[in-house]
Amino acid sequence: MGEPGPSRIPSKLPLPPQRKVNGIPRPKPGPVSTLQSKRITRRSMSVPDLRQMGAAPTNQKQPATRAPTQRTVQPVNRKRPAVTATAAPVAKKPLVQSESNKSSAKPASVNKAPPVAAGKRKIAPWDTKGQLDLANNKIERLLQDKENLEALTHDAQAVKDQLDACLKEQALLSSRLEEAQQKRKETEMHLIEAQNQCDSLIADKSALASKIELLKSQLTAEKRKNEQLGEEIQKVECSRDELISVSSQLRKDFEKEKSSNLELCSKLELTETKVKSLTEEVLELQELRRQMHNQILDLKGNIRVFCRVRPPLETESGRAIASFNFSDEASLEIKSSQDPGSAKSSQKTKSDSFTFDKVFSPNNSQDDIYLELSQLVQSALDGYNVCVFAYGQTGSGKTYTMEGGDTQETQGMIPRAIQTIFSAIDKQKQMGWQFSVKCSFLEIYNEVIRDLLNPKSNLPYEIKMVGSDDVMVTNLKVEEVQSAEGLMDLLSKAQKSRFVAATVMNHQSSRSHSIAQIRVESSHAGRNIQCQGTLNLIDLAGSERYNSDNLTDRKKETCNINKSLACLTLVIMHLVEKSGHVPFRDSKLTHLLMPSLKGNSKTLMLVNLAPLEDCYQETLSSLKFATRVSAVELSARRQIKSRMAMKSK
Ligand SMILES: Nc1ncnc2c1ncn2[C@@H]1O[C@H](COP(=O)(O)OP(=O)(O)OP(=O)(O)O)[C@@H](O)[C@H]1O
Repeated sequence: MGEPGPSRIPSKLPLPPQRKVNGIPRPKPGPVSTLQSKRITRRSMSVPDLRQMGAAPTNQKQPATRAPTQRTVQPVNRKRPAVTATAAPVAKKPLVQSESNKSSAKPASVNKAPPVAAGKRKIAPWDTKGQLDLANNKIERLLQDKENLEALTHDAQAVKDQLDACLKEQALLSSRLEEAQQKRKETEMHLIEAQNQCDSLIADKSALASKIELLKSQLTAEKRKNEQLGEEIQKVECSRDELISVSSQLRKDFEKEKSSNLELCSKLELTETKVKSLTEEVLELQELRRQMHNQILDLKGNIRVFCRVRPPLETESGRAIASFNFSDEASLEIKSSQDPGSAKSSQKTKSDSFTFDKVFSPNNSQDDIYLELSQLVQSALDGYNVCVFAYGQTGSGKTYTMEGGDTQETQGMIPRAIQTIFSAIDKQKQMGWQFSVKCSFLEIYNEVIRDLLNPKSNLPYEIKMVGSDDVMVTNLKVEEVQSAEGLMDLLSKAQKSRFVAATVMNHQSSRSHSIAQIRVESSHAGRNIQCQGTLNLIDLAGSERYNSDNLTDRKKETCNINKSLACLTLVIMHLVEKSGHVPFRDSKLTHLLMPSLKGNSKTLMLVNLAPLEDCYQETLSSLKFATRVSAVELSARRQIKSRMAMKSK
C-alpha cells in the first residue's frame, strides 16, 4: 500500500483547517507535526522556554558548547524534511522576549550598562552618558526585536511554505485516496471475481476429483489388462521364437525346394507341351471316334429296332403267361395256345419267330437297355438328331422303360441320358468345348399339343417351319439348363403334368404321346467346330387295337393314337426307302419330329411287350409293326453294305 517518495504520510491523516496568524494562513497545531506546534507556541514563549526546547539564545550566558546551529529542531516525522529545512534558520535568531523576561534575556554587553530593569533608576538629565546608555539599550532592544520580528517573518514564511507543501500534499493525498478507493473498489471487484473463480475452481476441483477417481479405476483396470497383455506378450514372444526357428528351418527347406522347383519347372514346361500335343491328339481321336461311332451306327442302321418283354407283375399273378423263347440276343419266338381264328384254339399251339437288332427278355435290366441306347445319346452329343420311340400296347412297359422307377437300378432311359449328357459335357469342357443344353417337354393328346412345363396354359401350340429343315412349336417353353439336376427337375415337373387316364389294361395309363426334347449345342473355338444335335425321347401312347367295348371317349383316343402310329410307321418306311415324298405332316407327331427323322438322323424303335397270354394278339401286332420297320431297314442296310463293298473294290 505504501508509495515511494519523500512524504510518506498515512492517507488517513486529517488535514488541519487553515487559519491565519498575523494575516498568514498557517496550519492548525496538532498531530500533523510536532515542530509546527512548537514553532507556533514559541511566540508566547520566553527565551528560557526556547532554551528548554533546544533553541539557541542570543544571550552570551548560554553554554558555549551549544552553538546556535546545534539548536536544530528535530522533526518528529523524519519523512518531512521540508520542515526541518525551514526550522534551521529560525533557530539562529533569538525569539521575541516577553517584557517580563527582557532583563534576563539581555545580552552581556547590555548587562555591562547599569541595569535598567532593576528598579528603573532615574537618570538624571545631565547624565548624558546614562541616557546615552539607556538609548543604546533601547536601540539594542529594538534591534533585537527587529531581529526577532524578522525571524518570525521568516518563520511565518517557512510555515507558509510548509502550509503550501501541506496543501499540495493534501491534494496529492486526496487524489491518492481516490485512487486508493478506486483501487479498493477494483480490488473488491477482483475479490468477487476471485471468489467466483474460486467457487468454480472448487466445483472444477470436485469434478476433477471424481474424474481422478474414475481415471484411477480405469488405470487399475488398464494395469490389469497391461499385466495380462504382458503375459500374452511373453507367450507370443515364446511362440515367435519358435516360429523364428521354424522359419529358418523352412527357409533352408525353401532353398532346397527352390532348386528342385527349377528342375520341376523345366519338367513342367516339357509336360505342358506334351499335354498340348496330347490334347490335340485326343481331339483328333475324338473326331475320329465320332466318325467311326457314327459309321458303326450307320452300319447298324439309322433305324434300329429293339424288342423288350417285361416281366409279369405281382398284380398279374394267376393270369396265363405267354411262352417266349429267346434263342439269342436278337431273336424271339412266341408261342400261344390260343388261336382266335379257331373254335378249338385251346387245343392248338401257335408259334411265331422274330428277329430284331436287339431283343431283351424279362430278365434284362434297365442297365442292359441303356448300354445299347447310350450310343445314340453319344451321337446326339456328336451333333446328330436322334429319336428313341417306346412303342407297345398299354401296360407293356413303355413309360417304365423311358422314365423308370425311383431307384438307381430302375431309373429309365431319360434320366440316364441326362446323366450321360452332362458327364460327357463336363469331360469335354476340359478339352476346350463349350456347351448349351436346352429342353422342352410336351405331349400330343388327340392331336392337340400340351406344354408339360406349362400345363395350365390355354395358349395355342402350333407347329411351324423354321427355314427349310427345322420346326418349332409356338408358345412352347424351352428351358436352358446348366446341370443334370436342373434337367431332372424339369423332367419330374413334366411327368406330373402328363395326362393320365384310366384304361382297361392300366389304371395309370398315359393316353398321349409324350416327347422330351433335349437340344445340345457344342462348339470348339480352337478347332472352329460347331455341332448341334437333338435327342428326342418319345413315350408313345398305347397301341392297342380298336375294341368295340371301348367307351366313346376311348374310341376317339384309340383312333387318334392308331392314326398317328400308322403315320409314324409310314414315315419311317418312306425314310428308309428314301421315297421322294415323306408324309410328315399327316400327324402332329411326325410333323414335330420331322427334323429329327429325316436326313442323317438316327432312330430307335423300342417295342415293348406284355408277357400275358391274353395280350397275345396285341403282342403279335406290335411284333409285326416292329418287323415291318426292321425289315425295311435291313434291306436298306444291305444296300448300304453292298455299296460300301463296291467302293472298297
Ligand atoms: N421291365 C419291367 N420290370 C418291372 N416292371 C415293369 C417293367 N415294365 C413295366 N413294368 C410295370 O408294368 C406296369 C405298366 O408299365 P407302364 O406303365 O410302363 O406301361 P405303358 O406301356 O407305359 O402303359 P400305357 O401305354 O398305358 O402308359 C407298371 O406298373 C410298370 O411298373
